[in-house]
Amino acid sequence: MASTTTTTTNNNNETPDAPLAPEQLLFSSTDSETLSKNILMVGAGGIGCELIKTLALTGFRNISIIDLDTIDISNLNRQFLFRKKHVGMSKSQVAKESVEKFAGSKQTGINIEAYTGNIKEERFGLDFFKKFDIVLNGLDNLEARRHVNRLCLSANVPLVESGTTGYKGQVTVHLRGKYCSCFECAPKPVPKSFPICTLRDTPSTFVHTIVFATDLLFPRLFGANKEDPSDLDEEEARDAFTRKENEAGTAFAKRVFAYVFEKKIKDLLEREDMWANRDKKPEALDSETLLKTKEERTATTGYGDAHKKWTMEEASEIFVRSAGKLFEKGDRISEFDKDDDDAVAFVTATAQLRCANYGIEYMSRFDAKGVAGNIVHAVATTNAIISGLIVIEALKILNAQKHLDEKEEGEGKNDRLIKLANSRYTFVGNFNAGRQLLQPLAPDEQNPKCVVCANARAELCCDISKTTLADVISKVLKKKLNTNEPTVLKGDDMLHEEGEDLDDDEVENYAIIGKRTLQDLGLESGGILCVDDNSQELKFDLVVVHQNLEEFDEDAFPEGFELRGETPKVAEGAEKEKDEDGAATDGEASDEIEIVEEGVEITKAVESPRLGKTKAIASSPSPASKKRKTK
Ligand SMILES: Nc1ncnc2c1ncn2[C@@H]1O[C@H](COP(=O)(O)OP(=O)(O)OP(=O)(O)O)[C@@H](O)[C@H]1O
Ligand SMILES: [Zn+2]
Repeated sequence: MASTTTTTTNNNNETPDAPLAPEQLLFSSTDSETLSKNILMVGAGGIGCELIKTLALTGFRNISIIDLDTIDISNLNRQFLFRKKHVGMSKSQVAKESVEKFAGSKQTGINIEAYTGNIKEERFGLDFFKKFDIVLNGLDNLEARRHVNRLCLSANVPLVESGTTGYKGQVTVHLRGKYCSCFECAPKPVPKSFPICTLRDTPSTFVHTIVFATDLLFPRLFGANKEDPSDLDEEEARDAFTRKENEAGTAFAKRVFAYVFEKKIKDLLEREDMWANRDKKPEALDSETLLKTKEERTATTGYGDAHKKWTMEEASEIFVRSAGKLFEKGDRISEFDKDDDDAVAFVTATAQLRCANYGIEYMSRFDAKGVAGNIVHAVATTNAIISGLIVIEALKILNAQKHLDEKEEGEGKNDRLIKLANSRYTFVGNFNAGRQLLQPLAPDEQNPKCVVCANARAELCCDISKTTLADVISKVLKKKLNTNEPTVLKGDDMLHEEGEDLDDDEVENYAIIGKRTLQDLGLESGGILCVDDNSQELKFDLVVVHQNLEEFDEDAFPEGFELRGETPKVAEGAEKEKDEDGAATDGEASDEIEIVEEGVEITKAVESPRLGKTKAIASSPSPASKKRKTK
């Protein structure tokens, strides 16, 4: 195995050209041509701040930086370009101004273009990407990474991708061609899945009680879609979870308390069969006593020392008080936010009270926040190392590009570029081979079955008599294949389009078509849907293969379909050998926690590498999957 990033030769693949020598690949400060190349940076967070600084100090002069976010107080410990006075301001704009101060725009002629916006916006489409010589990602979510990958492939611009998780991280290079995988050539790990019945009725770990709080109870009481049917709405529960007219928030919270921690547990205890084969039964809390205690207490304001565990009385009082505050926030809340103290207090209290019900050891508010927010604490040094490696890979590509430009155009050019540049996928801090800090590996080759870069077909195996077009669009095209605004055709028939240009009639018409099953739409097993996403310049065929819903193995395919096109799907068993200790997979593993239908076992637990932004999806089973027998 190679020992350093810059001095290794490529042993794994046949070499069309010998790599350039290190001195040709790395920068020389006099090389004005390389340093004047156009660089696009996506993300001005932990990695982005380090990266723009390193680029500027290396001497790069034309940098564009995009970030959608504003500066939060929690960013200041590591995003060193930001100060307290910048809280609430645009990350990309402040990053630009801070760098200009020390890189001195007048002396060096540095030109930083800052954009505040989502990289998925139309203004950052193909023409925008084509303006750049290289794109460098410092993102924190899979969706944006996939989108950038697709635009880089379409624009034929090299992409340097990165991610960190605590002390671990990785930098990879992507370019269309045989000798280099795109970001989506390798499937990404599956989200963590929990069965609804475990969360609702039989939790056995602290994580179960937290996910119950963040993904079931929180959205039911405070979420943007709280009126929608919820997995908590069994029989009399709907009343318990519905606020009466003119009912005070805290009074409603007390009713919820009495239902969730006492009444519901008593009901469950009556189901003898449920507990016959279990070690222990749950215990109902005495809500009257616990809530009365609150009234005798003097009014409290904060939530106390985050590291100290609450007593049961404290947890009960905080459950009611934090819920009251969240009700006051009303529509300003859409989902659980780990940076909202009231939300974290509510979730911690709920988890603790559930732990008391089920005899599970509970944790402090600090620890509960870590679990609920899926937080792996960021390490500034790792971000700095990763940013340095990104710049090294970028320099290698840009310098090799120059040598190549003189030689040839056309097919095979990208393969030669990757070889000449001696590009590396570098893994930091995984220590699984000889305890080296850096593990540089030859890039993976293109996956010939990749739907995104190898023009392969995706295959959807599903029950065509039960799967609607809307299911295909939301669960397959958007969720699994990450399309943005897909257009779907069957032969010459347009089945679906979206975007702002559509008029109301068209939207209504497509909604009606969406409700029809694939069979109703005239599709047979082996039939093809053509999918086109202009916003990503992505086009592929989706071959539909029929299988009766009952024949699907529920454990393996809880959603009732199988997507066989190799690449962009979120597949199981995705970790590659070099990622065997869990984190630092290609980019970032999914942060999402997914709740699956009752009776489905946990499919796989993939620890999320990083960095906050946990977005938990409480997916209601589709009408079709609801019909299936559960265990
Ligand atoms: N679609 C997107 N378009 C533009 N910028 C994005 C997009 N998605 C994420 N980002 C930005 O990428 C950056 C990632 O940085 P980082 O992982 O350090 O996250 P953070 O939000 O700053 O910190 P944390 O999540 O740890 O609180 C963030 O600043 C985020 O706003
Ligand atoms: Zn690919």
